[in-house]
Amino acid sequence: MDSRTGKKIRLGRLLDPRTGRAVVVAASHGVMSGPPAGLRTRAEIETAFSKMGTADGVMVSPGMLPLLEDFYVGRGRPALVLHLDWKNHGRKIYTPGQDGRGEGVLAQLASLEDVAAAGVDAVMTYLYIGQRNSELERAEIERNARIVADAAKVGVAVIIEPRSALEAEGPEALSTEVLSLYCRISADIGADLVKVLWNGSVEAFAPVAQTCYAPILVAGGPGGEDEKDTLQLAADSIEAGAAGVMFGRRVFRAERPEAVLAGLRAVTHDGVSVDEALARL
Ligand SMILES: O=C(CO)COP(=O)(O)O
Repeated sequence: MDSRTGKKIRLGRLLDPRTGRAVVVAASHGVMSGPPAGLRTRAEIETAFSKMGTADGVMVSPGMLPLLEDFYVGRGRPALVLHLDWKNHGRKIYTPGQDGRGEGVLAQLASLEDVAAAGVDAVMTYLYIGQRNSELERAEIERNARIVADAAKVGVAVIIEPRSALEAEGPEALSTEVLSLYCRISADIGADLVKVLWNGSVEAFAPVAQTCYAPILVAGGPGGEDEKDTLQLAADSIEAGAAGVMFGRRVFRAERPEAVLAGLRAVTHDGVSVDEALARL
């Protein structure tokens, strides 16, 4: 027996084997930013999750898992994705001589052995790079490489989300060149999937997807009010070569989360146009 079998089975629960694509919902925002609108209370969490059953995967924090075990149980239920790390939430920009808050100081919240025992299919970890403090950058590369190695031993898939520590300094943090570099580093460290921010257009994103041999999931960002906008982002992501989306606020803050998920599935898995998907809703 081999842990590669475990990883293959778990990845197959996340990326639909028919299409190689996935619609994943992220619902773990609280661990970094406090109670998020739409998931503030236990009741809100339960209501939100009652509408997410058609996602290919749903991401939670370790503490949410005991509340939501039953959500993941049963045939055809969403894959269990665990947000593996906490990140400090402070100043966005490192100031030389200060402590680098906001620049990528992260803590791993669980061992991979415990993660596997809890039934997790994939973990998501951030990879903060681009720091002026190269020791922080080295720590992040080593941390992610260790997570990849630990996850391989227990057959759990790894999603790495590379983030620029210098995001707050300007738009170049999302340039095609920077995102291509970061996504490729993530794949080369050994990510099974790479999750990344959208950089604005199919033209700007396509080279990122082309040069990252690990499948890419595009993150959503703020939003949720405009269903068409959410479906268009998914359609553009697929057109640019992504393997799917990992949207949070755009789903759990939507007025009709189930309809939005149905639309995302149609666009992502079935290649349906945005207008057609909207008409079907
Ligand atoms: O995965 C995510 C956060 O970890 C994506 O969430 P948003 O779509 O709300 O940005």
